[in-house]
Amino acid sequence: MRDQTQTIHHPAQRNSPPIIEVDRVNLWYGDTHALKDVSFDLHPQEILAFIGPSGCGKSTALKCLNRMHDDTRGVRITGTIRMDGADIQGADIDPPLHRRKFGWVAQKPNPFPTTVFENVAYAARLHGLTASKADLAAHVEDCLRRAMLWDEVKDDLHGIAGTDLSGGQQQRLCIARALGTKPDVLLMDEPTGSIDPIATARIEELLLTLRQDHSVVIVTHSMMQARRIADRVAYFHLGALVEIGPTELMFESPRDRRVADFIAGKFG
Ligand SMILES: Nc1ncnc2c1ncn2[C@@H]1O[C@H](COP(=O)(O)OP(=O)(O)OP(=O)(O)O)[C@@H](O)[C@H]1O
Repeated sequence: MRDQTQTIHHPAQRNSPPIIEVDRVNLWYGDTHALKDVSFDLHPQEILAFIGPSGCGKSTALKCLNRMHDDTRGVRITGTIRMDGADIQGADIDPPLHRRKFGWVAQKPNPFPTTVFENVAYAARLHGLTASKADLAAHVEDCLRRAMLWDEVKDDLHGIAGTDLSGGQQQRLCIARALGTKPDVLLMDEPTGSIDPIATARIEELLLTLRQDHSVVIVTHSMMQARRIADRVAYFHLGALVEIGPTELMFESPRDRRVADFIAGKFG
């Protein structure tokens, strides 16, 4: 259970301007109306959790933020998403540059079949984010430290393959890799959905630390997880964002009956 101090000092309650504003977004996959008039904002240094029954649009909403739907055939989107005040669909936005502001972490750890060092160095090298070999090494170390993996891999960075690590370590490696582009926002689609409880606890601890420098949007099926780590929770139902609010409020006194029933485990 989070302490009072954390709740009181939550940044979204301090009127910090949002980094992302989503305004009446609708999305169709062909004839499937997957998002219906979805609006929410995301603040710096907050963890926002998306919860709701299967197929209600959580992953779809997550992918809108970094324009991951750009290459999916048959997708149509209306509404506006602004990041730092600029329309992310605007003519002046370079999609690859926009995407680089986000780190993506999937449910199943998916390290590259190469060394731990190369997994993390890849993006920085690709985008020329570091000036020298020493810079790159320092950047890789920083990402691995921030992903709480450094101590476990530092002795064999160039030997051990990412795919040889344990499941929990692989997921922390994927988080380190996601930090590689120096993103503002981390998007996580059930990041602990396929790892054990101890590894999950480490990742939750890690997310609470990363929140100091990043906004995090996490899709989770675990109500306990949302309660433990999220500053705010958004509840989706059949493509609509039904209710969003501070975590304690959402769990203790939701306004919408569907949220109360879902949290109580009556469906889902
Ligand atoms: N690429 C796609 N093409 C067609 N329909 C899709 C596609 N991706 C998702 N959908 C449909 O859009 C709706 C929302 O799916 P989405 O994956 O966003 O839900 P979700 O809440 O994340 O579900 P889950 O909790 O099961 O992961 C569902 O009806 C799904 O079948």
